[in-house]
Amino acid sequence: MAKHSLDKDKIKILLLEGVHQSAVDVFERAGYTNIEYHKASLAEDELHAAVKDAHFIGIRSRTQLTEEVLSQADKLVGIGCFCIGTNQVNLSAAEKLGIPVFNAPFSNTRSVAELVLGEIIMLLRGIPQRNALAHRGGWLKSASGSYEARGKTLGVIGYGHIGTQLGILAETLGMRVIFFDIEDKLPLGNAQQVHSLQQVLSLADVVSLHVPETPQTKEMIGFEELACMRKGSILINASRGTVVDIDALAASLKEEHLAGAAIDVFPVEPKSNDDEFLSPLRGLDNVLLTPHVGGSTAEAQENIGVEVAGKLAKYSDNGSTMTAVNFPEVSLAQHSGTSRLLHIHHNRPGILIQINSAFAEKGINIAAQYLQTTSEIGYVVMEVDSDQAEDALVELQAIEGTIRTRLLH
Ligand SMILES: NC(=O)C1=CN([C@@H]2O[C@H](COP(=O)(O)OP(=O)(O)OC[C@H]3O[C@@H](n4cnc5c(N)ncnc54)[C@H](O)[C@@H]3O)[C@@H](O)[C@H]2O)C=CC1
Ligand SMILES: O=C(O)C(=O)COP(=O)(O)O
Repeated sequence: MAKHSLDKDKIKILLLEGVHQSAVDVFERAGYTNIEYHKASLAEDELHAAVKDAHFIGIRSRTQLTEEVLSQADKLVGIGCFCIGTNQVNLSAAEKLGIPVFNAPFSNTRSVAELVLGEIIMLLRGIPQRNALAHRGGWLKSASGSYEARGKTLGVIGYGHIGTQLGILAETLGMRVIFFDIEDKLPLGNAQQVHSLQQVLSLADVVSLHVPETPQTKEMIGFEELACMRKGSILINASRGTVVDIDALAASLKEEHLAGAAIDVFPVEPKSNDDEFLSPLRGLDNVLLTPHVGGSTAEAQENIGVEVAGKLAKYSDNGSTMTAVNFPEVSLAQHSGTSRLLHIHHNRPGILIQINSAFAEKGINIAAQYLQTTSEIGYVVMEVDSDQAEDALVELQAIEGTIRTRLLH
């Protein structure tokens, strides 16, 4: 009978955007050697071609895995976002295709918090404009517009993994921390939750954004919100470029309502380091412009590589989907002495009964069975005797509502 489970060297892993070597090491240690590695993102047509025969794909924030791209990836089994944000992937399209998406929710958070802390100090001192002027031969030795961070108010919008760490670091400088979040959050240190965005904006000397990209956060800082901010205050955005109306920000800076800004993420970012960066903020000396490097440190990238590659290898070896962002989560130990079957199906009543009756009719003994569902899909993992595994797979493939099946020996 045909063997349905793929040998590891046939499993193609496509890694884009220069994910850290640590990811390659993890895959190789787990026995996966068919790795296609790209230092940068791929152009759209190259991406379409490369995903066609990939079983796993690893990306960072730049590569857009749209429904169209995913629909061409016939063999795709799992996606790894080697970063925090997963907004670049059409998560529900991936879910409906039975493809779990994994990310690294913590590994680069400290790096972002540290960068923002440095920017707060630089901007409060008016350093960006003094630095720019000095490069042009100017000399702006003056205390005017220069402040200590001590005693100033930091307003954090989005008090999650990054926002909380930033709050703690800022308190060590003597800043007062207030935050706005749609959820009730445990305030760390002496931070205080404020239940209105406008109130945070009107109270803070520095506002820093740490929300994910969602329909609700799209341009959550526009003309009106900027007008609410205190004259002479500072805006920092290292979250997503869609969160700030960039033209409104440019206007507010030019009118000298805001004293400065630090922006790491943009509504449109260059596709590669060779493309020109276009922005209405270019040329404004009091704005720190960084090329989406909030999480780009050696430490963060190495840890992310280990974390996400580990999750993908575990899913490939064991079927474990713990911490997947779009998929039923099943935690599974390594199996031995049996074969494991994975069955992903549309979440309809009666699928498990159909599977169990089909197996009973064929005399296939189920040694273990796990089921988890989301509103869209169900994920069943079964263990059967290895000599019955191929027959069991054929039975599973015939179940109505099946999205995909896999057999792990
Ligand atoms: N610049 C860079 O290189 C990096 C950027 N990021 C971005 O930072 C974002 C935040 O990261 P984490 O803190 O780890 O995420 P997180 O998920 O731990 O925290 C996000 C917080 O925002 C809150 N939130 C969601 N919608 C909101 C809304 N409409 N208004 C107010 N609060 C809202 C959530 O309740 C949560 O507390 C990521 O989603 C990612 O887009 C993350 C890492 C690196
Ligand atoms: O972790 C995130 O969400 C980031 O924005 C970092 O993205 P990057 O991996 O640097 O392209």
